[in-house]
Amino acid sequence: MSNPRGDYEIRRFEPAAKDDPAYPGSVAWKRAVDFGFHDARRTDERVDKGLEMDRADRRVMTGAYQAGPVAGHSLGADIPVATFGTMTRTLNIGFGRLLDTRLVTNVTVRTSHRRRGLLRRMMGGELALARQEGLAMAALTASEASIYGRFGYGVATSEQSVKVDTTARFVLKHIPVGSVEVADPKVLLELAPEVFDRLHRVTPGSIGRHEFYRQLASGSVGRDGDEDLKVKVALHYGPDGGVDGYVSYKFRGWSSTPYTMEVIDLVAATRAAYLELWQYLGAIDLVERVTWAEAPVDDPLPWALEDPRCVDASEARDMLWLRVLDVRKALEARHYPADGRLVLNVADPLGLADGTFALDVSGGAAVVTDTGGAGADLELDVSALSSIYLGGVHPVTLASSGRIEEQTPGAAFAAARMFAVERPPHCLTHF
Ligand SMILES: CC(=O)SCCNC(=O)CCNC(=O)[C@H](O)C(C)(C)COP(=O)(O)OP(=O)(O)OC[C@H]1O[C@@H](n2cnc3c(N)ncnc32)[C@H](O)[C@@H]1OP(=O)(O)O
Repeated sequence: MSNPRGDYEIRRFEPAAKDDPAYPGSVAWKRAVDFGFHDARRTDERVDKGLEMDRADRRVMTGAYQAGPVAGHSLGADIPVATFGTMTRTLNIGFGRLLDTRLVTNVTVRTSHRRRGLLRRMMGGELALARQEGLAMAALTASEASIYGRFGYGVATSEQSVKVDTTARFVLKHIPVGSVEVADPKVLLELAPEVFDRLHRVTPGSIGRHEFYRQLASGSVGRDGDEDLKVKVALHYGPDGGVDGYVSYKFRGWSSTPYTMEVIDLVAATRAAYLELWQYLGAIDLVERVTWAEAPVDDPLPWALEDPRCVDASEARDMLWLRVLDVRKALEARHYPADGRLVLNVADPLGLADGTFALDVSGGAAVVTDTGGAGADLELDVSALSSIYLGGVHPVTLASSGRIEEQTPGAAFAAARMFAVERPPHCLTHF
């Protein structure tokens, strides 16, 4: 085992441009991320394209480097043994409000250096820094559900995979108000960010997207990093003639049984656009099934079908994990559909957000004060608070599970009414 003393230096830097002397350091970091996720070694060209996107995203790279002796013939001290990426984007917290949020991504620790506290060290440092910078919220999407609760993250939205039977059974009751037309996939390089922005502003739980998505939706960069020539695109035009939705999809091939079309990205800024894009998908000839891996759990589609059983939903899973960094700021940022007073006693294993907070809501606006420990209606840890914050997880469910302790009878239901949002939260941005 190398570096048994666990001597590491943590460095934080921005992705360098090709002509920058720091470029090899950024390349080493990218390759370490690929190694951590068991991906194939990328060509220089693909690394360069990836770094270009990272710069567009204003991603910040953190790496842990061996400071002590490095085992002979092993990867050198210039290659990070652990990686941790961050970006800042907005999170829709309901009723059209957007909250700046620190996104955590690209977390890897080399197998030969795991379980020595590197993740804990990088996470602790980054969350403290984000709070110092004035951010009230952090977020991530997790590879495993067992890792991040200990750092104060809680599941706030879920997603599911759907297989939709698009044979003659597929009859959608909706009368179209707009139209759908096929386009050159590359138009999404320009259109996708605008259409997504419209969805983002009306969808609680939505996270602002990074550069990868317009590249993915347009087929410019496939999941394997190369251009995907199979990608096809249809646009939805609203009653005013403007594009308010799109679907990017590809055929699974003549060996798929039944013949299947796979949705790569479906972004609809209006309810009509969503149903009409499904009408389009359901009408594709020679195809009997459409699959989508990022469907909402609370999906309008089955409710709009003559036969709701056309939708076979499976694998519901956690999607967006939130982590409140500053309770007062996060709670005051929200709009509340019900007035009331709730005193929350919040525990935080990292000591960033603990305390007893009185949430007083009047006319939908909140004032949060520190009660100095007295009068809690609900006792919960910051992970449970982060889960209920968006209104997507029911506080009564968390109370039933023991994650929330109700000191005042009925307080969990009062919290459910106060934290509710105008439509079920859904996040279409993996990062
Ligand atoms: C946001 C994202 O990027 S999600 C992607 C996360 N990355 C991956 O899944 C890639 C493969 N896995 C890895 O690279 C590593 O195993 C990591 C990053 C998950 C963990 O890194 P490590 O440096 O080994 O973690 P570290 O030693 O700091 O452990 C911190 C705590 O988390 C726990 N932990 C670490 N990994 C796991 C796990 N996979 N499942 C459950 N608990 C875990 C440790 O037991 C420890 O617990 P404790 O401090 O409460 O006793």
